[in-house]
Amino acid sequence: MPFPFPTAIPNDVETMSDSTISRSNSSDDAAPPSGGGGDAENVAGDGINEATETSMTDPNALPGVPAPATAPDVANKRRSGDPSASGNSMFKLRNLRPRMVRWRRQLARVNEFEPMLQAEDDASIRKRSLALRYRAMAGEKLSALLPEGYALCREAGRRALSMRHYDVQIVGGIALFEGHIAEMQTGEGKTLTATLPLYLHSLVGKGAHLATVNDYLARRDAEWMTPLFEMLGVSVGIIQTENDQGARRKSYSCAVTYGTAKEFGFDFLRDRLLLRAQNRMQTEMLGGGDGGFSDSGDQVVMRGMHFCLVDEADSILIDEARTPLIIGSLEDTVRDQIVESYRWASEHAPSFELDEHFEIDNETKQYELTARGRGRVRALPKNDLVRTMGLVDLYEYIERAIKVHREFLLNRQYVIRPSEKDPNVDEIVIVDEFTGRLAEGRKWRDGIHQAIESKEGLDISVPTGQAARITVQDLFLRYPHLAGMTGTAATSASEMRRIYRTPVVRVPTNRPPQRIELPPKVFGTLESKFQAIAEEVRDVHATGRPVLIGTRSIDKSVLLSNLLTEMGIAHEVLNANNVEREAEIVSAAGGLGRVTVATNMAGRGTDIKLADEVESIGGMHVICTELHDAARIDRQLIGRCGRQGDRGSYRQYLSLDDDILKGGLGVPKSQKLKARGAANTGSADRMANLFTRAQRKVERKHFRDRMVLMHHEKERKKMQREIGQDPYLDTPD
Ligand SMILES: Nc1ncnc2c1ncn2[C@@H]1O[C@H](COP(=O)(O)OP(=O)(O)OP(=O)(O)O)[C@@H](O)[C@H]1O
Repeated sequence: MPFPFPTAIPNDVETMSDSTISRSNSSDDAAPPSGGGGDAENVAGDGINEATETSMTDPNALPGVPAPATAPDVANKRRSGDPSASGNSMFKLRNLRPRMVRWRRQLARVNEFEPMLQAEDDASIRKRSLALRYRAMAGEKLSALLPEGYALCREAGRRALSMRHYDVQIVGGIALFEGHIAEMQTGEGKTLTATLPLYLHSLVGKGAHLATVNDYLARRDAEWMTPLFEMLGVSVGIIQTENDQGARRKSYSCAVTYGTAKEFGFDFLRDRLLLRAQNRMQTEMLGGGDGGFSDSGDQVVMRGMHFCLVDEADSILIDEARTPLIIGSLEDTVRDQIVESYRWASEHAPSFELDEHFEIDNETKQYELTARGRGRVRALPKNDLVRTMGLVDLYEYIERAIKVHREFLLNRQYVIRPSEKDPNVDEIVIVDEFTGRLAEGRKWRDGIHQAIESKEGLDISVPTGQAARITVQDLFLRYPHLAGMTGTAATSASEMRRIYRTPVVRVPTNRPPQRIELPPKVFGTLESKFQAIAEEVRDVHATGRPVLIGTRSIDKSVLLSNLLTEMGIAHEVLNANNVEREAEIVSAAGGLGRVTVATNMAGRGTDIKLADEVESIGGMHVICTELHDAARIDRQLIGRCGRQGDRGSYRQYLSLDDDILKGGLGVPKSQKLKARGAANTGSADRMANLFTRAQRKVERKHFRDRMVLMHHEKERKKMQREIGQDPYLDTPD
């Protein structure tokens, strides 16, 4: 079994077989498929499409000189569920899905429009688009308008951007229109595909939103696609964090609006707070004057939530869904007392000893003071402000401070950066451990964030109470039409379906991928692993092929960078500390002889274009230095090579002291393995499966945590509705 992916993907993922849809870019040979679906191939519940990755089994294969990519053998195909390998037409018929047949027919109809549209001038394309809008506004069903709408969008793309939607992109667009999460390999053109459902849904005049992960991507994608929309007479708005209410309102009034999930959430909450305030005012002023608002600033910015297409759906709908979006209320009067208590606790926490003063519950990870520990708290010197705090509270302050000192590390879970609001003030920014990105504007809950600020000697942002809050799940479930795109949804397919009622469908690549998987290597210790990685970088670098190395944390990216410097290998480091240059570094990473060390953030967003001469020498080589808590993050990194049918290779490196073993197998077992690793300097490659098992366990645990959070939120909302409260505004602290 090729490492590190499981051969089985959840039944929830549907795979469109590659041969179903024409892969050609040229309109001439993009012949409409012969309707009817007699040879439609659509396999549900099959293995991961291994045909997309060629696995090399020779462990000594030279990374610098990959074997030429060969067509996958029949056994491989059969294992991957590719029915073309079976040669049995009954097999094909049994697995035929009506949905796929329908999509093929719709694609054929889209294709039928093409010659006609190509012969028309720009003005008639726009006129057709306006006519479609009238029909949609008059109540005609969007599904009936889809063939012409998508054909218009494709034609606009061809004229305005010199990019004609591939057939696979049209089918992806149909899946999105029908509320699916479309899994498209990285580099397959999600940005262009998104224009299809955005355009169609915008026709009804209620707005179509595209939610992405950061301001940069929202702006980049919107600006990139604007010429296409303009050609169709569709306005495009962009929401950026720094926008004031007026600018936001204007952007939301556009037919299509690009922004981040975070801003959509905050705007929803701010609008709701405003509406409530206005309601109150009106009630108070009943019978006394006009009872309304005259200040132009006091208007909601959104005009409802109709359709949202979520880009990088796995990241937004799953990873970010762990922390709710919160707007704070008024300043607390006991602020000084709280600030002092945080400072006092972080000053004294390091003097508390494990087992003697506190214990850690292995199951719940809770820190609890022992009787001696509590005695110590009582005996510690306290100033007047701290003394007025209740003793039970002080125990909690100390427990929290100890936890933070032991578990939260600078440049790992968080970084310190000048605040966006006031560059003279430093602030803590969480590094999302899943994505490696900075989770701007997010805060840890339960005082953890403040305890970290205190530990680092920063200003303490005392929790101000919650004025409004919404979970990511609730936010997106408010849209009557929801769809998503991602490079890696297969592993979270059942979760997506269960929470968001969005089935996942895998869209085939436009050109067959030629990515080579090199066998994984396992080492005893981090040091020996990093040494071997540096040597592999040196060997591949010598061939001129670009190398991208993904690390799990900032400190490890620095460690590796130091090693490479010692070896005299010029390289770039990309981590949350130099996010401003992210796009620049990533886009240059495909150049001849380039070496780039990156935390997993490099797995998304920016296109790595291979220099022309690189393709002929084997494409880019990706080195994964550790398994992440979620397999899809590993896949994202791997997806940086072999894009759009380019050549490329990757290898996974592991060591017996990797964090994934601790998380997946528990502390005692992982410590045993660590000790074994330290004693053994040779290869431990045969233990590779252990790591995949550990990763699956960690994934299951995270899944359970999210389900528990959702359950509690649901219960809370139900209860609040019963007593007439607003679950988004009447939030408990
Ligand atoms: N139909 C098309 N015709 C020509 N070029 C295309 C087409 N579709 C996509 N591309 C090109 O493919 C590249 C990748 O596109 P895009 O950045 O949207 O991919 P992606 O799927 O979002 O990748 P990632 O997951 O890495 O963000 C771009 O350079 C784009 O110009």
